[in-house]
Amino acid sequence: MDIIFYHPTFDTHYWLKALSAALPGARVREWKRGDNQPADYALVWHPPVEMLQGRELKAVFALGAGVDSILNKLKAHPDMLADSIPLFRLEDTGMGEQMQEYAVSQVLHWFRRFDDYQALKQQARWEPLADYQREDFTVGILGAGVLGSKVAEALAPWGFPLRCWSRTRKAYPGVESFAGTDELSSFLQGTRVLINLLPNTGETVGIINSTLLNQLADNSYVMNLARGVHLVEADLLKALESGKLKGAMLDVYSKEPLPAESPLWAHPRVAMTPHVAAVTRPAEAVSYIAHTITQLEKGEPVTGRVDRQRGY
Ligand SMILES: NC(=O)C1=CN([C@@H]2O[C@H](COP(=O)(O)OP(=O)(O)OC[C@H]3O[C@@H](n4cnc5c(N)ncnc54)[C@H](O)[C@@H]3O)[C@@H](O)[C@H]2O)C=CC1
Ligand SMILES: O=C(O)C(=O)CO
Repeated sequence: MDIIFYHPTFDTHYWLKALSAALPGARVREWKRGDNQPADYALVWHPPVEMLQGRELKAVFALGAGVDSILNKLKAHPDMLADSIPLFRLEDTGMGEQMQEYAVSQVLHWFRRFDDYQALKQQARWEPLADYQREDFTVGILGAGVLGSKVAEALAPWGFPLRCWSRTRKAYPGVESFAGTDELSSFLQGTRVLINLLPNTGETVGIINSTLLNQLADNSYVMNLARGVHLVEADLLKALESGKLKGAMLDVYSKEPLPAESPLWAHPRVAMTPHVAAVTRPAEAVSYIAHTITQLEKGEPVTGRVDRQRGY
């Protein structure tokens, strides 16, 4: 079996060695321009079109959870990957735990009013504030898939009212489930902390806009952990100015790296990280991909296949 690998920033040497160890007998090579030799599987992130074009592969694996960049490239170059070639993505592989750490720590940060105390500290003011109550701190998760469900699971023991919104109804313990466009407004009403973990698709681009934000509880908070295109940044700034929103924690942006002139940088109530909420953990990802390839070779059922029509 031949496997080609391409990632613009990962430690390719590590991946080739780890994949070879996990799949004894497989010949794993780094794909370089001009390499037209046959391959069975391709492991990619932001692949050049020529890497995949015209190849008869058994499957392609995205080296992350989101496949928006590959699917967008496919729209521009429909012949990059034949419809018959399955595309897989990473399911969790350690990203769930990272999202849990990120979301829980930030919800607690807001709930314990550390943002307010930080602002008071800067004015050298000693001023105990009224506690927030859990019942006024409903956390709503947009997108209740692999990562959204992990975040809900980690928040559950903290006792905040929890709800999620997804395409189909979920039955997660202790989480109120809302499904489909018809139930989005009910999901938003009363939500105090909104956490976004949707995939980037034609239906979700720009979903966090003024119309959505104005339906949240007053003094609410937004955490965008999914993709920058979900959030209309100008609308977020308006909601912060109007007082509808108290704060935002952003990991992803409409343009990355975020340009120096973005007003988000200097906003006192916007906290930011540079698209690091959950990164691909190489060891977990290698073992997940090796397992999936082994199952595919045996003709056994696998998970993680992307529905190209649906867009995730
Ligand atoms: N900031 C970061 O570091 C990272 C961000 N991500 C982002 O997180 C996203 C989510 O990842 P997973 O949980 O693994 O995806 P997933 O496919 O398991 O879950 C997606 C969820 O969104 C829901 N959904 C999709 N379209 C919808 C629609 N139109 N209306 C209502 N619900 C809809 C689905 O029903 C599902 O519950 C990825 O697509 C990626 O963009 C992933 C990893 C790291
Ligand atoms: O896996 C993904 O989709 C990511 O965004 C990684 O940072």
